[in-house]
Amino acid sequence: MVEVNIDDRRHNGASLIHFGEASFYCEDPWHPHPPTVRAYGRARETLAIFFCTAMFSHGLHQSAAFVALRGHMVQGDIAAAALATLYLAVAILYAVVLQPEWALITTLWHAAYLITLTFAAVWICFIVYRISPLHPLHKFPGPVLNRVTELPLAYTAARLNRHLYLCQLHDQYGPVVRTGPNSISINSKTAAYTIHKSAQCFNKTEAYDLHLKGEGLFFIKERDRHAMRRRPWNRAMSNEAIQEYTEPLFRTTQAFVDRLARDTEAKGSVDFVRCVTQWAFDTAALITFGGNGTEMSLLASDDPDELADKPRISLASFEFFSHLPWLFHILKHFPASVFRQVEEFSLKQAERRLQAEKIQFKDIFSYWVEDAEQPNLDELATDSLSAIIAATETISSMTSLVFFFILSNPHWHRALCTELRAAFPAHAPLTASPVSTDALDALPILTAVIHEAFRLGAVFAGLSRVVPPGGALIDGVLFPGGTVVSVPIYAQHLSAENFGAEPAAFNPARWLPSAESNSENLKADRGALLTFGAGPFNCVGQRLAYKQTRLVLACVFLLLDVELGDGFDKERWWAGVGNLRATVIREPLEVRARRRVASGPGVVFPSA
Ligand code: HEM
Repeated sequence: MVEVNIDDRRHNGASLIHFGEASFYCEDPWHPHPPTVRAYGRARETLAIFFCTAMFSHGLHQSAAFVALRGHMVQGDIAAAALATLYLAVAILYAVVLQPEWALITTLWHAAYLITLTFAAVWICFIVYRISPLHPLHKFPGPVLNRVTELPLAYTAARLNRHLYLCQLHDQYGPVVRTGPNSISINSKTAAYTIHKSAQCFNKTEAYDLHLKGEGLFFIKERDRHAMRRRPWNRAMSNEAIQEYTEPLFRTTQAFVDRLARDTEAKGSVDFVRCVTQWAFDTAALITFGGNGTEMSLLASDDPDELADKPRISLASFEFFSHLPWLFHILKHFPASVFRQVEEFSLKQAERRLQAEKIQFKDIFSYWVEDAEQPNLDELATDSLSAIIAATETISSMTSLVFFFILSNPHWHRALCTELRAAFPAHAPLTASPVSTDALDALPILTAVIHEAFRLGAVFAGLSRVVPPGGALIDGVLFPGGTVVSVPIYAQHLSAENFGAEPAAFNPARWLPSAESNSENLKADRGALLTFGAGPFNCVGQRLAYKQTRLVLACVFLLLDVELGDGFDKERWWAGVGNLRATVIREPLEVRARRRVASGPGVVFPSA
């Protein structure tokens, strides 16, 4: 073992240090201030040695982390934060507890100086490595800043326009762009197949791992474990299961139609986005927990606690912090964190539902409990959280967008109303029976407007996946293992290759099985539609989402005459639509909804 001695004698502001046989002078960086230096003599040198050793091991750790993770900073950042805290703790302990006579401020100042040096040195290494040809992703084009840091992605995510930023990057750099130190965006339909749908499709990234108490479907990253967990969910979202949800769905939809008409009568117009979010929340809570003592009606109370907006905020913060996951793990524990509030809400509801003796119908929760040998409350709470967030945020934003597109396009508005009113006249109304609701699935214009709005309204950036160890070929190019890859969904939906010469136009005709829709201008490549993701991790609630959207469109247009409010500015509204995984609609969608009196009810709701 090497013996380390510090010679206390001063040599003009420097100290003599013996490392075993070797001796050398340690220059005093604060010279010429010998009085201060003398004030805490040996303490400073000891700290200096501690820091040098720590810096060295920290440097080693960081280098190992970033070589192993190919420049991915997640674990390195956590290690750096932990070490910085440790440095400070030791400095304070030394100065305050062990040697209280030494000046705390000076010691802290020295500590801060050395920490800054450490980080500067480590970061300079990172930056040089990330832009150097040694980096495994060097050959992929992309802005220099993006090669160094995730900040441009985080910044555009915070401004809610990351989907547009990715379109811009692809226009400038081509189909493959390095968007971050370790992330690549690939704008290609065949890449979506390899990454999401093929037999060797990739796992989810670390960003999905929220370290929640219980494991839940959405947060499982590995395909095999995920497949096991998905089974009860698949059963809960089968055709037969959804038929059980039809009656509750009619009930919440009736409350929604009433609310639109009532508010229009009272105030002249109504904010569609606000009401539809409350409807989506009420429906999600009812279908998930069976309505036994757990139901609530935000539509009736107008949601004084703004509960319906919390799933959106949770999802948005989850996404923003996917660029800084370590910070998310700290912030999510704060009581004011919306994520924690939704987590607590789900836990409370899961607990109540588990204790419920009778339920009104076979809800989603029943399938989870059936599947488990011993129900685990934490896992049930996490799946409840996923169900509430997934079925509120997406349905509410997508339904708002469908209505926006229909109401802004008089031709399709008329065509849809005509189709619905012909299919469900007063003498053969829409009812909560399977035959009646299945008839909705067969209406071509209804399906076409939904597909088209889901295409244009899915302003999603991409669903990140990680290349397996050993690397993978995507579109004939080898990507190193550990690289985070994603397909930019909005760019795919606006690609002329997939959707013809006018991909940005709202034209449901492209989805109709008519001769017109076969023209090149009106192309609709179903395989390129990624609104619900794709492959084994795709949206398990897709069937329910279509059912719900068809039903709400049918009920609203059969029972109400709806139009946009006076002075509604379509361009401004559309410009206010942003995305941070959750779709954020910044402007109200003011509509006037009046009850139709002309031809009697085209819908008969179940009696209460
Ligand atoms: C229009 C409405 C909807 C859209 C656009 C949508 C979209 C998506 C997308 C893109 C994913 C994949 C996310 C990822 O890989 O990171 C997903 C997953 C999921 N969605 Fe939906 N969703 C909708 C409605 C619903 C509904 C009604 C439910 C019902 C509970 C639901 C439950 C889920 C769940 C549990 C997952 C995770 C699936 C898994 O990991 O296996 N979604 N959704």
